[in-house]
Amino acid sequence: MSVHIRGSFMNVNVRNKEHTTHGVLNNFRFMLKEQWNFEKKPVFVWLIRIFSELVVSLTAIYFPKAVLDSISRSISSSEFLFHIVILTVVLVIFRYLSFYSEQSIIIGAIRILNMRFYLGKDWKTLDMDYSIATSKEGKMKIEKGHSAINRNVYVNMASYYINLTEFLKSVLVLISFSTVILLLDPVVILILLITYLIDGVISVKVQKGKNSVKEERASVNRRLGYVLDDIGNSLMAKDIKIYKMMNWINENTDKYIKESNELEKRVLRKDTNQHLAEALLVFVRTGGAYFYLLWKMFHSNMTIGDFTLYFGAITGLGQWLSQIVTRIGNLTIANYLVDDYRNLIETKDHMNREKSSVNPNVKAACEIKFEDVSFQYEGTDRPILNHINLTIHKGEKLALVGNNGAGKTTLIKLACGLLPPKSGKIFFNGIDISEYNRDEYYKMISASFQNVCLLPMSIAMNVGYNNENSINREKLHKAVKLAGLEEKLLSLPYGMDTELVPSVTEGGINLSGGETQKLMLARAIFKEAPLIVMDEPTAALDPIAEQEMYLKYNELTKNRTAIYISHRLSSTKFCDRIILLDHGIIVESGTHDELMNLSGKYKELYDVQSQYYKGDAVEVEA
Ligand SMILES: Nc1ncnc2c1ncn2[C@@H]1O[C@H](COP(=O)(O)OP(=O)(O)OP(=O)(O)O)[C@@H](O)[C@H]1O
Repeated sequence: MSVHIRGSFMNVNVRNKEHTTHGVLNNFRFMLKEQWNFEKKPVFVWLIRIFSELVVSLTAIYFPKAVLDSISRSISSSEFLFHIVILTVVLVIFRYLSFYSEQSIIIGAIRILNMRFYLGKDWKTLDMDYSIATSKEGKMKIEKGHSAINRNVYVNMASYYINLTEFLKSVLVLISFSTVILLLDPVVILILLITYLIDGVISVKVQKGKNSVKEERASVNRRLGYVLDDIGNSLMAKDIKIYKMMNWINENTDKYIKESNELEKRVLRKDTNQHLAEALLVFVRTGGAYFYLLWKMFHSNMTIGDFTLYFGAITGLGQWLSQIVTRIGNLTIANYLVDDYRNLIETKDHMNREKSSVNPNVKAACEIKFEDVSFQYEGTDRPILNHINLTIHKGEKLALVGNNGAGKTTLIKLACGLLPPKSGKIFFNGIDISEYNRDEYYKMISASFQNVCLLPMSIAMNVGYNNENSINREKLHKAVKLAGLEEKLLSLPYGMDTELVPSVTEGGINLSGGETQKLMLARAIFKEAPLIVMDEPTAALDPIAEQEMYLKYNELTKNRTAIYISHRLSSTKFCDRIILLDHGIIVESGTHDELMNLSGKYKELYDVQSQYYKGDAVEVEA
């Protein structure tokens, strides 16, 4: 497996805004539907929470008034005690219900987060078109979608549910407290409402400002994450030690941490200004309301019980309004996170995902035709493939050769339907591949790429990619044997059922580089698809294993069309035709003998390689 240190981070364009807002109501509908489809019970728990908090809050401000009124009316001690007990029981029951429902909502949110949003994000990242997932826009969406769910439950996308319930609860309590105060005087309500409205506007503005920093944050986090997480993995540890890459890592870590700190400081400045404005408003608001209440007590016939009730309502109203302001702020953040998540999971694929009238033929060998195909990677200034015209006939074994970076892997990615051509068309059995349903098209492809993907399951499952019981064992043995892995399996106590990836599986084993490559080959053989594509399948094999593979090549590609990439030109002899790519152009095409007789670039490359085998290698200066 080749792992590259990506040195081009500095060029990341952070101004690339791919953010779509769905609107508050639209997101509300989305989140409600997600919750409802997943589990209905929490929605009723929200209602319990809202109602019980309303009862608790009203009882709490009514309690002192009831006590004071009872004293001033000189009621009997048994009646007094009865009132107190009733109120206390109501308080205890509803406080318990409120606490229970709050915990359920938090746990529910965590479950939703883990089981639905998290998996949804992972699934989408793997399912979306390869060309989108590897594009700049796609990577930005994935990073932001990841951040939306990957943080603490109180500040991630699932916090939407907690904040929504708390917001609705606060609004309801606020309405009842307002009614109490309205009975006293509408002026008090007006003072409180105006100041809190200003507060709310400031809070939303601050959250919007913070959200605008997110694009830059995602970009820095992606780079920082790469340095801190990806490089920290054991696969890279060997290269890092041997090539003294620590300096590069340290320098870049410092740089990204500094960038990250600058962004956090900007966010902090916005927060500080918001808190300052809030403090001033609190002073104006509470001072004004209390002054008015005192004035009223001395100039009207307000009882001490009423005074306590209004006093409690005003204090409570302030708290609930402040709760609403906080929840609006939090909901604004959560709403942006819902947008980020939806922008990811609602990404539309470019390839055909609809049911197609074109049926794949997964049995017979296929013909692939490139008609004037050009391709260029996003962000690069030169075409990687340039007006390719090529027909690979049914059952033909084609070798693709050329220098590093010539465009060989890119060409097979296009043939596999992983990348779309920039211009021109590719036909599979005479049908434009864009007309196939994408996943149906993949059924016709077997591939072994340079980067491998092993899953923590048995060798049989890794080869057969299916439920273990339904894998055809006979077919499996044949594939494993053809790939040259039989001997290794015989040496393992559990043979095919040996688990891989020991870091995750109990008693799992590691395969060597060459064995892993054989496993990938076995997987490609097992699939028996009409087109088999192999990107340097012998690069990690020892000479004997390589020789064996060449001898078996015709058998393992029997009844299929095959494309084979190799730098070892001797290996291309057994192919029907060789294509030599140079800077994205087909410069030579023919059998090994034809190309040797042509005395062109192929012969030049072949001669250079064969010198070492013949023993007349160029002399090396001492
Ligand atoms: N995702 C990408 N974005 C931008 N450029 C890319 C990307 N992938 C590959 N390239 C560039 O495209 C060119 C062709 O790459 P490709 O992998 O097709 O070459 P290759 O012929 O298979 O090379 P090799 O023999 O080294 O495997 C290279 O110059 C490479 O830098």
